[in-house]
Amino acid sequence: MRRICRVATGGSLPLIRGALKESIRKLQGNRRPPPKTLRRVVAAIIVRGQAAEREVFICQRKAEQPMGLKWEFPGGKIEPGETPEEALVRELTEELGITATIGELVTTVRHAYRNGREIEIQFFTLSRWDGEMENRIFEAMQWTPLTSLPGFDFLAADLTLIQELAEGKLLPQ
Ligand SMILES: Nc1nc2c([nH]c(=O)n2[C@H]2C[C@H](O)[C@@H](COP(=O)(O)OP(=O)(O)OP(=O)(O)O)O2)c(=O)[nH]1
Repeated sequence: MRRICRVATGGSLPLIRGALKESIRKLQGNRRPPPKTLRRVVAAIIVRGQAAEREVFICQRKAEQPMGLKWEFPGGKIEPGETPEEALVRELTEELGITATIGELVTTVRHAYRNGREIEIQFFTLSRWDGEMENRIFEAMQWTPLTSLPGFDFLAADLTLIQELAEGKLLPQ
């Protein structure tokens, strides 16, 4: 009896404790989703025309992209060290070949996609832009009346926004 105790305390107990801790760590790791950082995104609501004639510029993602063929507003992720405005100017040059002057912040939207990714999107108007819009990365792009926005299959994070825009909210008249 004495011998068994000595073996258990002196030799195998620390080993057993270590194995137990490792198993618990693994179990906890399986239960908790890995932490994902918030993605910060900027996008442009580019409008032209007045009142009932007013149109907005929208873009369709390529089929092979994540969330392919969904419609969105041009823009993208903010890179480290960039202000939102700087990021939007860069994205609009990369995507459309224009040089934009950023206007007002229209709204900020937070959304958790089903893959666990959470994004925060800041939507800005443009006060002007130089250059002709040129399709550099999209499946399609077009001007559409604000009232027609709900007829397009938009990214889930944009759905409240497009409803409000279609109802004539958010943008100054
Ligand atoms: N540009 C833009 N992105 C949007 C909108 N709504 C929305 O949920 N997003 C999401 C889609 C993307 O996950 C992210 C934009 O980043 P991105 O344009 O660099 O995305 P991406 O598909 O190239 O992503 P990745 O391959 O770099 O991971 O924000 C929107 O209206 N415009």
